[in-house]
Amino acid sequence: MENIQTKDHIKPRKGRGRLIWRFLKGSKALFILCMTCSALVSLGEMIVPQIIRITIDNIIGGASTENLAPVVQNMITSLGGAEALRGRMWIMALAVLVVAGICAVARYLFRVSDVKASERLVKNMRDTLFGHIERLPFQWHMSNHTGDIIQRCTSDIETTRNFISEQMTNLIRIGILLVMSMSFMFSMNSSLTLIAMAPLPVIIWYSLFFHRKFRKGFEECDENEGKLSAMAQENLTGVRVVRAFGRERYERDRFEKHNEYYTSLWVKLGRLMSFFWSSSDILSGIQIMLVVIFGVLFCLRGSMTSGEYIAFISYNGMLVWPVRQLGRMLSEMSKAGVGIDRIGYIMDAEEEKDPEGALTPPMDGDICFDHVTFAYEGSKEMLHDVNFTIPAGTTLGILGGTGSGKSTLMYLLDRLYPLPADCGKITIGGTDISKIALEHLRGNIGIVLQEPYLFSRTLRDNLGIAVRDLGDKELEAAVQAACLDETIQSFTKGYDTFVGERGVTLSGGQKQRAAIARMLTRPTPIMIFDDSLSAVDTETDAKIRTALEKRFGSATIILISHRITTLSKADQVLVLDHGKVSQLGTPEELSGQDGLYRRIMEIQGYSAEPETKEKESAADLKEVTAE
Ligand SMILES: Nc1ncnc2c1ncn2[C@@H]1O[C@H](COP(=O)(O)OP(=O)(O)OP(=O)(O)O)[C@@H](O)[C@H]1O
Repeated sequence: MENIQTKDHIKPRKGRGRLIWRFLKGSKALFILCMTCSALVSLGEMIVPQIIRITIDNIIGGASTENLAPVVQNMITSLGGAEALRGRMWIMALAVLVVAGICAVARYLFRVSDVKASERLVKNMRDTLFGHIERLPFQWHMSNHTGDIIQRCTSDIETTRNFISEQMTNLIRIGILLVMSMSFMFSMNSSLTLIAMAPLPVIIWYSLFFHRKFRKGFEECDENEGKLSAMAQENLTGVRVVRAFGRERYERDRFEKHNEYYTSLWVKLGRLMSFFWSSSDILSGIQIMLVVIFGVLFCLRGSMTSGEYIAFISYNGMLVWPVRQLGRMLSEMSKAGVGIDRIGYIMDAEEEKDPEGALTPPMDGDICFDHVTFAYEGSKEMLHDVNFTIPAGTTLGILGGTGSGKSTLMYLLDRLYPLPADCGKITIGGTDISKIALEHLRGNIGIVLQEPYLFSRTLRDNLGIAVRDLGDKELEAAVQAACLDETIQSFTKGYDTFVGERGVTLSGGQKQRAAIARMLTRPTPIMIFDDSLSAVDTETDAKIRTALEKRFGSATIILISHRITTLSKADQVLVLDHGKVSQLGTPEELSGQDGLYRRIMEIQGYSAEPETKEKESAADLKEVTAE
């Protein structure tokens, strides 16, 4: 399996905004309310220093109110003038309280709408991503690590949520604080404002410089977190193999090594961030020191009042805070950017689509592989000019060594892998399968894969997965045909037996028969059994085949098997050798020809005589094909 975590995949991508906009569906109004409330809080915070300044300069100090904004002058006049207010100082205290009250309500609404909006956002992200992943081609799933995809669907979504719900609203807040505090500062003392602003470009440049480093660090951390998740997931899935080969220590060491490296990446990033924070503390400390010193000088020279000085210091704090936050915001932005890109990698993958004017023809016609040539992506040619026809309603057996391309043929028939345009064609009833609607195609091809997969649910749930509201009669008929009835009866909980993750509580043969029964609950005109009788004994194998013949006689059946007994009842047998058709004919014809089929017959102690047919030995075909 190829790992998706290459640098190319996490290159900053275009259209991040569009992706976020798409995820914001259903929560935009709430986010707007949230940002409005956040803006209100910032405005309230701006007003308080002005009330204090007016109280000190104009009410207590008796300075003229002429230089105040007309709206403020009118308010003071309507309250009886500055003189009268001096005797009723509680009014100024009440003004501060009212503003604080408005801020409190706005802050409450902000928090509530933020939580609602971000929860909706995350739900939407999860739903969209899961729906999209469900529609991605099989090929995509085969080339990406499950653990890593899960990580993208969990922690990357969380990072994106944090950014949108916290940093985006912060961005609005910071914008308002910056613009308003600078305007108030300019209105009070333009020279001191210029002094206060002088170090800001340095602080901003410094933040941007570190932002790039943080981005790289987060990329590396996320990349390695994905690898670690994939490793853990693979180990949990393959726990039986790990135990069987006594590889626990090796796997633990391998995990610890990776984990240590991953931890060291975070420590390195943490060190870099700590350096950035402490050094930017010094820079902002210098800025504050300049404002304090020059502010005092301006006050002593009489070009600034005490009230203005106090308000100025408050606004300067509001100015420095966002600039200092810039670093944090940028680092969060970097992190979110990486997360969004990693989610974008999934969202960019093209979903399986039907061709324009997709057809839904009858699927009970002849199946024809017409000069099919195929190579997996990045691999050498696997199938070479494969040519054969399966007449409708007949059974084709396929025999071939390991890796000769038997399953690949079936994947192509089910369009799990698309056949490129110039690589021949596969037709069903004369219709090219690339023109058939996918749902129609797959709905009419029942396939039991080589490695049966059962979900960690009850047997009943597993067997009924293909058909909604499956009736008991149909279920039992399928179970009987798959020779699973006795097994189910032997379970104390019968159909309600829980099969554990991937069906671990069942034996290999039981799992195979459960997978066959699951397929038979929805009889289809084409049925494929990809080596799916390998784990059942020859007697059960024969019983299942007889049941298939009886119940589904009109279906076209493809049986991939290494067993001559299984293949001997087929109408024709195709022998595949290193991706090429080496023999094709009835079992009788092939038994009379020199070739792989006869050699396997001999190895398995199988003679053409009916009475000796069941003398099959357990010899493996692999021995022959290894020759
Ligand atoms: N997704 C894939 N990407 C690249 N190569 C693949 C992929 N799947 C299978 N192959 C390769 O294609 C070849 C044919 O595989 P296939 O599964 O069709 O063989 P098979 O005849 O069914 O073998 P077996 O009897 O062991 O199941 C093998 O060499 C295999 O390594």
